[in-house]
Amino acid sequence: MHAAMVTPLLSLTGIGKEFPNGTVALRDARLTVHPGSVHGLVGANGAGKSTMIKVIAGAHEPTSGQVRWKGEQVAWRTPGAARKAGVATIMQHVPLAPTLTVLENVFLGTPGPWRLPRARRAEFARLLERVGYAIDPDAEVAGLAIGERQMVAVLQALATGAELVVMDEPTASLAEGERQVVFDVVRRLSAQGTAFLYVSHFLDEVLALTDRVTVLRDGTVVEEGATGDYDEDRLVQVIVGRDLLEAERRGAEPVPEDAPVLLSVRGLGSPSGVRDVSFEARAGEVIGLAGLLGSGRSEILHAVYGADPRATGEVLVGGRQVRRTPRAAVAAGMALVPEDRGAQGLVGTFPIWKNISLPDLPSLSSGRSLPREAAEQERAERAIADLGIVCAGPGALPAELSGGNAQKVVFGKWLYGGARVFMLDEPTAGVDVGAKADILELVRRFAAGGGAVLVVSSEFEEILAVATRVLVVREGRIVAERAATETSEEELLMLANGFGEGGATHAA
Ligand SMILES: Nc1ncnc2c1ncn2[C@@H]1O[C@H](COP(=O)(O)OP(=O)(O)OP(=O)(O)O)[C@@H](O)[C@H]1O
Repeated sequence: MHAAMVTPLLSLTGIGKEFPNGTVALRDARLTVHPGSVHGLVGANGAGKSTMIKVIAGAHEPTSGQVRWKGEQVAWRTPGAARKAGVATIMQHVPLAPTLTVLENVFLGTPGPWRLPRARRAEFARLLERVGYAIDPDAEVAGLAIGERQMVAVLQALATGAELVVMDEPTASLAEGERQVVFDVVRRLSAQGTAFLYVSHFLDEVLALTDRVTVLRDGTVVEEGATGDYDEDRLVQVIVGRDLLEAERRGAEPVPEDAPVLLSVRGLGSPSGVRDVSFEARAGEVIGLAGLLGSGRSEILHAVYGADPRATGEVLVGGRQVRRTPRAAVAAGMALVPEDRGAQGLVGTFPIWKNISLPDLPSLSSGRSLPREAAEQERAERAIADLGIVCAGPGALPAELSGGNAQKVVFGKWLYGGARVFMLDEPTAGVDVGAKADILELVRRFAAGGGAVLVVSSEFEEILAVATRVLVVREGRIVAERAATETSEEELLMLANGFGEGGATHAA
């Protein structure tokens, strides 16, 4: 298709967006999406991706610039207006009605003949055929896996007649198999003429899936081009504005045998799916827990931390037994950064500096007096610099931060406390490539300073880049152990899938 000769489906020109607090999130930004194309939108945390999506979806009114839909200038003031025109936006946390069935959700808010049960079912079957996916129309949405919810959202978008589907990090919480489903559906529907705007920090996905890509940096488009002209290194460089150092990717050597044991876990078990887990972590070690989604990785962290009241077994820090409550764990020097940082993360009414010092007020206070604000401010400034948090300053509120930057604040909350054993669940989910390198470097520094770290990550590449030792988790058990320098992504994937060493040569 000669893109230049076809009227774009959507075009944004000269778009500016200034928030009431003075933050300029977009300046002179542009975007052109053609019918049936898959367009990637990438950029570092805080670059303006969500803001651009919200302008397209009618949720934010731009301060300047023009939005054209099929060549006509439009000014969507509400998400409803954008939806009616043919734009469906699928956000990370899919807002479906949990107590309704799949079928009811798909036709929620779609006027037309689908009110009649038979017509509805026929239309549903037709939609399933279009996407090439099977799901029970009568299943209650509350019981669905995240990947299935995504599919319901896609079906919903199609039912409303969407011509452009905007997907914000659709694969962020998905297992590998579910990711493939998303890819297949995007490919299939784009071949049928539906256009996609695909926002993701997973650059391999963007490279594999999109036809064109737009790179935002600091609110402006720094590049736009055919995806085929990019490889991962070049894309990283354009996004971050620098080359990532080779050192940011290397694996770490094992720690000496005689390094002191900081954490001992003995016979840990739980009805949540942890089965007879025992291991030790020495000072300086970064232990990666590699496993597929649902393998029990996060459950192990929670049980170690005392957050799982049903867990049995022993946990010792520095040779002393720790009572099985989070409070005792924190007092013993453990910190857990959970995966679900959105929910457990930040106090909305507190500025960044207050949020960061929250878990650690005792050490920042002199005796029992009030927290020393100067020390807290200083710590926040250090966190902002170390983690590259894009914000107006330590006084900014969580709501004024982009998603990835809010995550970095949560990370900073725990990092600057007095913890010796640091447990991280998916520490770089949702953060951009540059920040990812920064976070991994902080993990290494923490270990080099004599701490021990447990890291859960779905990205085995990331585990290999940061860990000294890898424990492979499957069905709640540790099924294999490897020095990080002596294994590979392929081997870990095989082990995690239940193929023993030297066993089958094909992965499931
Ligand atoms: N409601 C708001 N008020 C003030 N500033 C905001 C608001 N929403 C976003 N911002 C700021 O606008 C800028 C762009 O944020 P945006 O959420 O668009 O980034 P993003 O590229 O989506 O980042 P991420 O990858 O972290 O989700 C950031 O500096 C952010 O702090």
